[in-house]
Amino acid sequence: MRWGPDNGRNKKEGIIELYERQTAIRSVHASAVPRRGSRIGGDHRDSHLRLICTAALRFSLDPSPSVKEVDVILHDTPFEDRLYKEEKAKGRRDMAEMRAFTRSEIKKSDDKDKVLFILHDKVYNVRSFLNEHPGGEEILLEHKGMDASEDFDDVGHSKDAMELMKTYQVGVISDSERMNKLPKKGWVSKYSKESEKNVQGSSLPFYLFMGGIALVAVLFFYVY
Ligand code: HEM
Repeated sequence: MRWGPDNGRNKKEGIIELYERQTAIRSVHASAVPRRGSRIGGDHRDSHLRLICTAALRFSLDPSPSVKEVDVILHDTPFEDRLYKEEKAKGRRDMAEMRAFTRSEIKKSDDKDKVLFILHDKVYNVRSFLNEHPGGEEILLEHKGMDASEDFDDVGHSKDAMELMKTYQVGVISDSERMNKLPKKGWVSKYSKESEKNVQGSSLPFYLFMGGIALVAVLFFYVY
C-alpha cells in the first residue's frame, strides 16, 4: 500500500505517533535525505524534521516501506506545510524545536531504546543507526551517555556523514552547559581536502604533459 495525502488516512494520528516511535521513524528517514532545491519551506532544521514526520507516518502504516515511496512523500511539500501549521495552531510542541537536555540527563539515561551521546552541544540518539554505522556499533555504544566530541573529531567524518548525523539529532545541550566549542578544523574539511588532493593528484600528469609541449615548442623556435 502506498501512503499519500489523498488516501483518506488520519494523518494527525501519524504525527502524534512520531514522538512515540522516534527510533523506528529515524531509520526510515536515514535513506531519504532531503534534496537540494526541493520546495520545502522554513529553515533547514525545520524542514528536516518535517520530512522525518512524514516518513514516520508512512512507516507506521506499513512496516516495509520502500525508499522510493518515502521519496514521493518528501516532495509533497504543500501538504506537509498544512499539517505543520495545523499542529502548531493546536498548541502542540513545535516540531522544529529541539529538546534541551542537561549533561547529567544524557549520562544517566538508561532507556534501552536510546543510545544517546553528545557531539558539540548537540544530542544524538543513534539506536537505529548502530548496525549501519560504517565505524561499527561498538564505538557508538562505548560513547553512550558521553560527550563524544573529541573522539569524533579525532576520527574525522566526511560531509556525507555530517549530513546523515542530522537525522539522528534529538536535542541540544541546555544553554548553561554548552561548551560552545566549534568542531576541530579538519573535521569539516577532511572530505574536501581529500577531494582536493584527488583533483590535484589526477591533474599533475596533465600539467607535466603541457609543460613538455611548451618546452618542445620553445626549443623548436630557437633551433629553426
Ligand atoms: C550521529 C553520529 C555519527 C554518524 C552519523 C556517523 C557516521 C559515519 C560514517 C558515514 C562513517 C563512514 C566514513 C565517513 O563518511 O566519514 C563513519 C565512520 C566512522 N565513525 Fe562515525 N558516525 C557517527 C558517530 C561516531 C562517533 C561518536 C564515533 C566515535 C569516535 C565514530 C567513529 C567512527 C569511526 C572510528 C569510523 C571509521 C573511520 C574509518 O574507518 O576511517 N562515529 N561514521
